[in-house]
Parts: sequence; structure tokens; C-alpha cells
Amino acid sequence: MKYISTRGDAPELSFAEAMLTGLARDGGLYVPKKIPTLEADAIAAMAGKTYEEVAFEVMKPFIGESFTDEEFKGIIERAYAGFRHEARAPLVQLAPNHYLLELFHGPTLAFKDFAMQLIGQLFQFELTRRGEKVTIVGATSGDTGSAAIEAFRGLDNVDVFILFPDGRVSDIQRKQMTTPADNNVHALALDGDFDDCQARLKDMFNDFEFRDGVKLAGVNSINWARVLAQVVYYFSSAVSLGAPHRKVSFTVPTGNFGDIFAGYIAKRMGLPIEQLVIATNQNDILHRTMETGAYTKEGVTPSISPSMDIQVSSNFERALFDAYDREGSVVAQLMEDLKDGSFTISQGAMEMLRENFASGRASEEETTATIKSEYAASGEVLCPHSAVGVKVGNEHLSSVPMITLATAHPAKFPDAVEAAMGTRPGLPPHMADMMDKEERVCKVPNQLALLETLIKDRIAAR
Ligand SMILES: Cc1ncc(COP(=O)(O)O)c(C=O)c1O
Ligand SMILES: N[C@@H](CCOP(=O)(O)O)C(=O)O
Repeated sequence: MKYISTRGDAPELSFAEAMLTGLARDGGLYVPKKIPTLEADAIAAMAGKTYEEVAFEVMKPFIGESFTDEEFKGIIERAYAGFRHEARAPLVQLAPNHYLLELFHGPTLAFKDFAMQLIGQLFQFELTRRGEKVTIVGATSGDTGSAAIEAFRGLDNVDVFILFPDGRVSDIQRKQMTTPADNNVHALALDGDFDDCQARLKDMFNDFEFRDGVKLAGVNSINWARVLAQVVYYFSSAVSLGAPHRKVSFTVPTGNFGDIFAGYIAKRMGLPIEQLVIATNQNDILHRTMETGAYTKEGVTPSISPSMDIQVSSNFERALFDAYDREGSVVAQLMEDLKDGSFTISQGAMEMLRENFASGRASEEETTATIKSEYAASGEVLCPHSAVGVKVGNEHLSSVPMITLATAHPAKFPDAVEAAMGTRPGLPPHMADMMDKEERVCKVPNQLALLETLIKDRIAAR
């Protein structure tokens, strides 16, 4: 199994190499050279298996020779041992043909834990085997950062720096990033929005002297391993509703396009998915793109679903790569055009995208109303991101069961939930003292050179 860049001009790598590399050296994202498929019998045989067993079956074909079966099984077991629900990703029924996939039972109460806990184990195993150290830099709108810190805190062979937009994450998300006392953890509050954080991160990867000097690694969904880990719950949930004998649809609250791209991979692997619905908040660049064929940046407007306040949706590049028949040079040109604010997608590529994805949008008012109405109808308390999903999912119901992804625990966004339902969701007992803990955070300007110097100094001081 080899991995190639979406911009067509970087070396082919193995799974482990692509995982440790993060962004390709041509600025592109790694994808499998060929997407493996699973026969219907193999999918049917997943019924009744544990989440960990399904995870092994789904991910193994992508791993190649990087880990033996025994190594990989051990890594998966350790990754999900800390989840607080036996099923890992339980399904609850909202309405006769609408289900919610609860992805918030991991250590930081967000779907990011599914991938980040696995990546933490994969990195630890591989770096120990190689006797290497790396510097992880991550960009976050709230959840990736806390999940990465939880997965890598305390490790000797990793320093982890997280750039988050100052003042634009929830209090709980900020506390999750700023209260860990481990000296390999560095929370950096950047003067800008998430797109600025992600842009500076990509700048660091494109500065080869810095990149090689600090042995830079990435755990955002630019890292293929992040996307891969998220493919698993599409299979586990669909099989529990009767796949492959019955089709299912998914609605996915979307920002950086990593989660829904994982659903697309599941479909390419043979999972019978009828609709994959992109659900955006008021920062609706992806919905507008699906409607118009033009990807046009507008400013980011802060919302009550802050983790989806994104305009430069990184993984959309992976979808474009397939939509343009894997012509890396075309994707490279589109990304060059985006530097001026927009690009236009050809008719043929749009046809492919519309064949694979539907889309919808929820305004702030609609998100709040959905939290309220869903609680009244089913008793389920939704976080604002999941509410965006449920609102858009409701608009795409058909005779095929719809599964909407619940991407975070409501207690991570208590203000928005309280404003909608009048009741404040409480943190689980193991996190109850979070708000009283002391914070360690460094405010940083949106300037590449200063950020690089700070990171080098911090590493040298360790
Ligand atoms: C709670 C929550 N929901 C949805 C998303 C969107 O996921 P993606 O960026 O993979 O599209 C994110 C972050 O990205 C998130 O933190
Ligand atoms: N919503 C994300 C943004 C980063 O996305 P990623 O999936 O590329 O890590 C967050 O919570 O940080």
C-alpha cells in the first residue's frame, strides 16, 4: 500500500511514512494510491463484532507492511480502552428513520478522540521502534487541540504545540488545552481565526529548513491516519442498521471536511451509502460550493458551533483530487488560485462531487431551535455542531435510514445549549474540576517567523 500526494509532485510513501510526514512536501495531502474494497460478505461478517474488531478489518488493508497484525491489534485495543461507552460509538434513535451516532464518549468528549487516540498509539509505537523524536504542531478550532494534547501529553519523544484562535473556542475547550501540566504540552493562543492557525501550520510544513530542523509532524486531518481512523464508525453504525443488505445515509457536521471524507472512503470501499450530506453552519463555503461550483472565501463569522468556523476546508482538496481524476497538477493550480480568494470547479468535477455529496446549512437560529425541539421530541441533548447536523439531516430524510453524526458532547458548549433549552449540561464527573484548574497559555501573534522561533526555543529549553 503506497500513498501519493494530491498535488502529484511528492515521493510515494508507506502508511507509516505518510503518517509521520503529515503534509506532503509539494504542499498536498497524502491519499492511498488505490482505495481497497471490501466484499459484501466481509462487511456482513462485521455484525456482532466489537468496535475494535471492526476497526481492524476496516483499517488493515490501508496499513500495508507498516505494522504486523498483532502489533496493529494491540495498538487498536489500547486506543479505545479509555472510552466511556462499551460500544465506543453507540447509535440512538431520534425518529422512525433518523439515528444519531454518538461520537463523544472518548476522553475529551469529541469525535476527534477516535482518530487521535489511535494516532497517539501509532506514533508512540513507531517512534520508539525508530528511536526518533518529533515536534507535533496542530491547528485547532477547539476539539483537535484538546484531543491531541490528551493523546500525546507526557510522552518523551513528542513535543506538542497547539495553535488555537484566541477568544474563539469555548471555555471548556480552552481549559482542556491550557490546564494539562505536562512539560511537552504547549498551548498557543493565536491572534486570528482558525484559518490563520491552519495557514501558519501549513507555512511551517512548507519551510523545509524549519520542518526538517524540528522534525515537524502533523496530527490535523492533513494526516491520512486521522481520516482512516474515522472510516471505521461509518462501517460499525451502518452494519448495525443492516448494511450491506440495507443502504444507509449519513449527515455530517462539517468544517475541515475530514469526517465526511472518511464517509466517502467508506463508500468507495463498498459500504452501500445512499447519501452523504455535508452540514455547515453559517460559515457555509462548502454548501455554497456545492450549489454554485465556485469555492469563494468570505470572512469567518464566529458562531455557536465554533469548531466549524472554517473557510479553508483542508480535506476538500482530497475530494477535488478524485473529482479531477487524480490529476495532481490541476489540484495544485486550484490551490494556487485560492490564494487570491477563490477557484471555480469544472462541470465534470462538479458532477462527480454532486453524485457523492449533498449539502445543507443551518443558521444560528435554526441551530438553537433544533437543540430545543430535539430535546422535546426525543430527550437527546445536542451540542450545537450535532444540532447543525440534525437540522440538515431532517431535510434529507427518505426511506433509507439516516445517521447523523453527533460530534461533541453538549457539555463542551454549555452556554449555547443553556440558551436553547434553559438547562445547563454538566461535565461528566471525571472532568468536574476542569474549570478550577490553573491555565498555562502563551498569546502569540499571527506571524510565522515569531512562531517558529518560539517553537525552537521551547524545544531547546526542554
Ligand atoms: C464538534 C465538531 N463537529 C464538527 C467538526 C467538523 O469536522 P471536520 O473538520 O472533520 O469536517 C469539528 C471539527 O472539525 C468539530 O470539532
Ligand atoms: N474542528 C477542528 C478543526 C481542525 O480540523 P482537523 O480535523 O483538520 O484537525 C478542531 O476542532 O480543531
